[in-house]
Amino acid sequence: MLQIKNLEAGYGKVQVLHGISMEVPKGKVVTLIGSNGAGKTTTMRAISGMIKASSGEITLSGKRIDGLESYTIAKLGLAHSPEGRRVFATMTVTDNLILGAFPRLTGSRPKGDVAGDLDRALELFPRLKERRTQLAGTLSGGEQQMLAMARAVMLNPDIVLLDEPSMGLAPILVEEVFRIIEDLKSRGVTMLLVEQFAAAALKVADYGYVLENGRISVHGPATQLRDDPAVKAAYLGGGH
Ligand SMILES: Nc1ncnc2c1ncn2[C@@H]1O[C@H](COP(=O)(O)OP(=O)(O)OP(=O)(O)O)[C@@H](O)[C@H]1O
Repeated sequence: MLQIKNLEAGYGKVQVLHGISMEVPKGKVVTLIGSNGAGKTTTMRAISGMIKASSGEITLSGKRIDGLESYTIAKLGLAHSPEGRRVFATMTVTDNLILGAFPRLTGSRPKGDVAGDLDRALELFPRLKERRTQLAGTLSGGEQQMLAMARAVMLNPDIVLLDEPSMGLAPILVEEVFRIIEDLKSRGVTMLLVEQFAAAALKVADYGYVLENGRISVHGPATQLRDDPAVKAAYLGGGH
């Protein structure tokens, strides 16, 4: 579904990604593992068009998307849930979710059924359903993050990029986020997941890629990476 070939990208003169290649097959969950600054977020940004690749090729369902605007890439069915909590504090949970369906109202996605999208999102995120009339700014930090994730999946995207959905969450919410990822997976949503909890990510994922200093050092089926001594030592130790 998503294919990346020899991707190079960075910021100004600083090159962060030095020719990475990876694949996210339809209906599968792929996780990208790496230490701080390895280039995981940069990879997500390049895929979603937030930054331009300086070289290489990215294709989504056979169509080349590198060089396209984020807006056009989103129209092609790719949703990006970036790092951090991006919610509208003075709007309710429901209204924040409806904003996720905005492309239907502007015509950049097929019209569809916004009420249906909302119901589905609330079913998927029971914690948000209970708080649907609450102002987003009054949610806990973790709940706000969940709301940002829920908004990203509002329009039933073909593929979702999830960048550290559990960042800064209390353990109970981390578990909830992973349950939601499992749930999305069982509904056939293709996902590329970046997570600090590499062991948990490798449990939900089908495949994994390890990124070191902007290069893929190891990749393979998630079960294989979980047993890889080097991966274990570097990323799966110490209570993760
Ligand atoms: N907007 C930016 N301008 C300049 N340099 C940046 C920018 N964003 C990130 N970088 C640099 O690019 C490198 C890779 O950053 P990136 O955020 O992709 O890493 P990461 O693997 O996601 O790390 P983390 O796990 O800490 O989030 C880092 O050295 C970072 O300082």
